[in-house]
Amino acid sequence: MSIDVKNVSFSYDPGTSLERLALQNVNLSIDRGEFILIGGEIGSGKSTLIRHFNGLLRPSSGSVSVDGVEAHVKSIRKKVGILFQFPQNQLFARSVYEDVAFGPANFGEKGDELRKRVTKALKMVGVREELYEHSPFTLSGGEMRLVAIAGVLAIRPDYLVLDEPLSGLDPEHRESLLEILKSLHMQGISVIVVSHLIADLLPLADKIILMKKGKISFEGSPEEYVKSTSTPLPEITSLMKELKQKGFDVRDDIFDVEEALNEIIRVKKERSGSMQ
Ligand SMILES: Nc1ncnc2c1ncn2[C@@H]1O[C@H](COP(=O)(O)OP(=O)(O)OP(=O)(O)O)[C@@H](O)[C@H]1O
Repeated sequence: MSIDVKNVSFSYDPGTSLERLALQNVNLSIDRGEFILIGGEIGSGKSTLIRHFNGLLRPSSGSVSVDGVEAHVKSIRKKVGILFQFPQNQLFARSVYEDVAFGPANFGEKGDELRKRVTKALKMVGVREELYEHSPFTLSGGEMRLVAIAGVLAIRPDYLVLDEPLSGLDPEHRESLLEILKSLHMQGISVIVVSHLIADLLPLADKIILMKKGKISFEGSPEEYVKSTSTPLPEITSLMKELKQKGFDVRDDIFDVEEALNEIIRVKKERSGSMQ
């Protein structure tokens, strides 16, 4: 079970003077259950790539399939849920509840099953019950994003794709969204996140993909990412590398703040032990 991107190229406005090649011979396989982080420069093709995962865009050449079925088949929208970059634009209904119900209702759910899906999705993202009947447009930016995520989750996708879900969130909402993504991943859902905030997401990821000018410029595990000399490093990894250069015997392949702290404490203890 996987999303398979084979030799995909894509151009916007083909055959016109505005033609722009946004993806070039991209090959990629995302297994069911993986947490994938997609990074890269502005305009490198990240959003274009993920729009191929549920057939919103069709490749100019090459193919995309989901669990063996071509991605543009309509039923794939149920398997691959996408949260776009400005999720508040995905909200439209009179109430939070109706907004979240729209997707599953559209796929034929009704009655008790529909109610169950909506309340479960809203609970998963931590939206308080008293907000269910509120207009989504009266919510804060962070709450709007959670409602939009609930709307995608209520469809019960096997693959959840989020485009820059952390940007513009305050630290508290950011932290709680990271926890939500972690728990969805633990429940077996594939989580595919496009983000420039690599450092925040690195500890959750199984695989990192970097895009550059419509091509994949790096693909590997978080460990390979921090060891590579061609990738931008999280601040905490840079700090560990600097400590190592200054002669401290610390590991410099760490990207998790807590782990780095434990490593520094370990080295500090060893040093004070050897000085006694
Ligand atoms: N609707 C569109 N029409 C024409 N060109 C587009 C369209 N959307 C994107 N492009 C162009 O395609 C290329 C890839 O854009 P894309 O949005 O996929 O990149 P991105 O890596 O997601 O960028 P960002 O970080 O800004 O979201 C860019 O050159 C962009 O200008």
